[in-house]
Amino acid sequence: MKIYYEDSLPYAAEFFAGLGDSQVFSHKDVNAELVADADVLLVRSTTKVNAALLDANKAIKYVGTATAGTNHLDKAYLQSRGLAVHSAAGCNAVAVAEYVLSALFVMAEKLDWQLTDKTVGIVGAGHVGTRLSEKLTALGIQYYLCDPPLADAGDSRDFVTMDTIMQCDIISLHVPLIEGGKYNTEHMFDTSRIAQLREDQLLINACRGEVIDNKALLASFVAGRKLNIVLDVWENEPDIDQALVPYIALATAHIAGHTVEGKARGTEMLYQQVCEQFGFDATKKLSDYLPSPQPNCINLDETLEGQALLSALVLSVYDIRMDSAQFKSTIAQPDQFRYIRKNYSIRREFAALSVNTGNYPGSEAIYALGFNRK
Ligand SMILES: NC(=O)c1ccc[n+]([C@@H]2O[C@H](COP(=O)([O-])OP(=O)(O)OC[C@H]3O[C@@H](n4cnc5c(N)ncnc54)[C@H](O)[C@@H]3O)[C@@H](O)[C@H]2O)c1
Ligand SMILES: O=C(O)[C@H](O)[C@H](O)COP(=O)(O)O
Repeated sequence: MKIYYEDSLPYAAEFFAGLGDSQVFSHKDVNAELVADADVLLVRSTTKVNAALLDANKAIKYVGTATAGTNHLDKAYLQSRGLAVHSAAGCNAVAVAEYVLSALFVMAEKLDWQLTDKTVGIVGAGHVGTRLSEKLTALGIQYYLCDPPLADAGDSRDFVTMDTIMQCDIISLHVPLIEGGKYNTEHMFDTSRIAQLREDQLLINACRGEVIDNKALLASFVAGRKLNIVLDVWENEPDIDQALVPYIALATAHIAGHTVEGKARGTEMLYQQVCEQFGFDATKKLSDYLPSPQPNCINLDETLEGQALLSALVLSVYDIRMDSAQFKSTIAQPDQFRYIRKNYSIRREFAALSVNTGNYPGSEAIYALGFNRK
């Protein structure tokens, strides 16, 4: 069996060794000829899988993406070839939720906000939206969920409409890119919705760039509006509209899901799927490969309290300002968007770390955020 995998899948060599002949490729070089004899094709979001890539391949039996989003896979084409859409649903949900927390604490400092007085509107209550809601509960921050597909499917949680979401102080987007139809998300934030945003609100997009009309957003800034926007994802990546970047409060290069665990979990999920499809025992586990974080224990800064203490803790693990500063200072250089993503010094998730809470009375909130007890 020939297994071809993109070089951005961590631990793919280790997981797939012994299942067949493995060959690694870069998304820059991949073409129909290169993967013409692949039985198994494993990608991340930078490789488009469609007729142009696979028409010449008569052997293909499994295509999988080690990501949550699947909009780079031509689903109708895969179906026409009798292939299922395999993804790593939920692999990086915790990573994105922790990215959003970092953004919330940084923006709260900038805007002088007490987060427990604010409301968060979560659009898309799937893997990411749910993980985020759990972390907000741990912090005592009120949130609302909007997810019409889940509401229609009978999910028992309480859901609100987009009109209610638009009244929240903070709006965080966690929907897939859906182009058209009843649940369309493309340009969900179009000119009209962007016009409804108030300057005392915060909008975060860490799902797909096309969910916000970037041209309309830029026009709104150019017209003088002072909106608070955090963007991890952009229309037309990697060739994004650079004119928009200076207006964005925190700007990053589609790295919200790039924790060590989030990326590696994606590879592990595809390994499990391939083993199941081809009748192998899935004996390998992510824990066999993950390095121990250094240091792996954090001492709380007990000179602080309340939001300041939690903010210092979260930012000590991941401070989005560092990524934003690097992005803003280098994005004008050619190929920089790709470069940042490829060379990202990926971070750890809270669950990889222990916290010594000492005599801090709010220790349960810290463990509920995902940290381990010391
Ligand atoms: N920036 C990153 O690094 C990163 C990482 C992970 C995921 N993502 C993106 O975020 C998206 C969400 O990730 P996930 O793992 O939570 O996916 P998911 O499929 O678990 O959840 C998406 C949710 O959005 C809901 N939804 C669909 N259309 C909607 C609409 N019109 N209005 C409101 N809700 C709607 C779905 O019903 C679903 O519950 C992914 O599809 C991916 O594109 C980005
Ligand atoms: O959909 C996802 O899972 C994320 O957007 C993911 O982080 C994309 O990462 P990439 O494959 O581009 O490294």
